[in-house]
Amino acid sequence: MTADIIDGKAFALGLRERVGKQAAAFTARTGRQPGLAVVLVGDDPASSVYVRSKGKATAAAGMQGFEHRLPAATSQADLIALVDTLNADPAVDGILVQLPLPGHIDERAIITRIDPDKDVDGFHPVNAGRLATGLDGFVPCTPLGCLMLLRHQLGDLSGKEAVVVGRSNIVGKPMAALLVKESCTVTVAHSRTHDLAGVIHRADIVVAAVGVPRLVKGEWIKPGAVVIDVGINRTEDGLVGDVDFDGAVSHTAAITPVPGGVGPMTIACLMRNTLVSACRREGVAYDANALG
Ligand SMILES: NC(=O)C1=CN([C@@H]2O[C@H](COP(=O)(O)OP(=O)(O)OC[C@H]3O[C@@H](n4cnc5c(N)ncnc54)[C@H](OP(=O)(O)O)[C@@H]3O)[C@@H](O)[C@H]2O)C=CC1
Ligand SMILES: Nc1nc(=O)c2c([nH]1)NC[C@@H]1CN(c3ccc(C(=O)N[C@@H](CCC(=O)O)C(=O)O)cc3)C=[N+]21
Repeated sequence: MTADIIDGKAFALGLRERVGKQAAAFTARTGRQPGLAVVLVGDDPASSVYVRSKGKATAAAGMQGFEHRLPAATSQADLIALVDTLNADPAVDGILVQLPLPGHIDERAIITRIDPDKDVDGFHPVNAGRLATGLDGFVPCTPLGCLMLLRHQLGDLSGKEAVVVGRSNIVGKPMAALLVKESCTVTVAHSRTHDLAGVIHRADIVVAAVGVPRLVKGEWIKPGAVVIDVGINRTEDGLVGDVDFDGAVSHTAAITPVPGGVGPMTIACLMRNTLVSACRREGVAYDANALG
């Protein structure tokens, strides 16, 4: 079997272009650009790289970026004060506080402080609740990007057996919620799962979001399955995913590479959510079909 290598980078570029067109229309209509504030506390090098690529994508899409880099020793009270300022700033449509935060800051206290209607990461419990109950809100960018790639590859997902490995609030759980919404039969596996190989072998769709390099082996995968690898692991042999790509590729119908798969989709979906936020806040219509 020769697998399709799903080109997330190309798909993401296309999405960013469509977002850019609608951002230009928004600017013509309202006299201001959609605005995204990104907050980085500390100087973790990986986080710095992401923040820089978010800044570039924001400018390229014709949106205004507000970057706030704070020292690692910033107090929780000061970070909350910044979030309050951004919540109140009419030029800011989206707020992203880069995670992880330094250990002395309670992430939940920060995430819950962000105005849910500016929470373009979709991490606020109000948005998690909206997703779980079928209301409009913001869907976390990484699972949203994974869903777009799956629909592009497979079309209708209804009735498919999907296994999500990982149950974090930012990837695994919202991914499972989205797949339930698509009428998949969904299993969520995690570190306490017995017989992960057996569980994965049932799946038509595997989404791996674990953070363990090459955990998912090729022979665990049902021939013809579609595999989405969310993992970003820095190892001695460079950036690798949570799936053993070389072992898996001959078992799958299609698979995302790392890098060049899900990562670029995360950034494109952040641009998408920021545009949608700006349109909702200004009561401007947008073409949702062009943003999926
Ligand atoms: N491409 C992108 O844009 C993004 C990539 N990532 C990457 O995705 C990966 C996951 O991220 P995130 O969800 O934040 O990670 P977390 O560490 O928050 O969650 C990892 C999940 O994997 C489970 N897990 C850990 N070890 C095993 C194991 N041996 N077998 C089965 N399940 C296991 C954990 O189980 P338990 O709950 O029991 O502890 C947990 O639910 C990371 O590599 C991260 O870098 C993350 C965000 C965006
Ligand atoms: N509030 C918040 N929101 C996030 O969305 C968020 C976060 N915090 N913290 C960290 C994770 C991780 N994340 C990635 C984004 C892009 C790539 C990406 O573009 N990756 C490239 C490779 C980049 C590289 O070489 O490192 C690729 O996979 O091709 C990866 C990972 C967003 N996250």
